[in-house]
Amino acid sequence: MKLLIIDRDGVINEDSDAYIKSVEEWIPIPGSIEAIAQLSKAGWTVAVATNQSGIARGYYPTTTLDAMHERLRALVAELGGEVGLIVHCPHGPDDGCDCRKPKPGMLKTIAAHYAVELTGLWFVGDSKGDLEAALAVDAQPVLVKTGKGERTLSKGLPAGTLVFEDLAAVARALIHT
Ligand SMILES: O=P(O)(O)OC[C@@H](O)[C@H]1O[C@@H](OP(=O)(O)O)[C@@H](O)[C@@H](O)[C@@H]1O
Ligand SMILES: [Mg+2]
Ligand SMILES: [Zn+2]
Repeated sequence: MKLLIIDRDGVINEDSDAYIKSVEEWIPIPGSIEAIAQLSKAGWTVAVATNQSGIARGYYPTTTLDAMHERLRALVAELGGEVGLIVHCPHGPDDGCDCRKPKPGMLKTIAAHYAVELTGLWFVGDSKGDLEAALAVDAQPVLVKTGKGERTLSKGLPAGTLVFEDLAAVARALIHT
């Protein structure tokens, strides 16, 4: 099975240090919706693993997060593609959960859902925690330079991390290999 797991904020949509608190603030990064649709139509399943501590912090309710993800699904469907399982961690940094990246709990949940192994599976993110979550389960860390990606890059990357300009470049690499 061709499964790609991606981070949300900074990979699919623009990120903000003030959190993405509403559907109106949820703005796709140019090319990302198209990339997901093209991957989907090429036989890839694209799943999402996203930290959403803004819920624990009381910045927005789960219903708003669900509305953002309905929007994502609708935009990809308009292009003939579909989005796979979306898993989010609603907890805060001090909640000690198993799902908040850099812990790999969400990656494990997605892998179990699709009954696939995580070894070597690409996980695309923009933050150091994304890369560390991938490494924790022997998946392939992939950094995009969108969102916080340039900031993450400037601090040095784990050995073996693949780097792409954006999700569209990741899609091109996967579809044409
Ligand atoms: O990139 P993903 O995992 O999809 O989502 C990241 C968001 O949950 C937010 O994560 C926060 O980190 P803290 O949760 O406050 O450490 C900050 O980095 C925000 O800028 C960011 O919007
Ligand atoms: Mg991110
Ligand atoms: Zn969690």
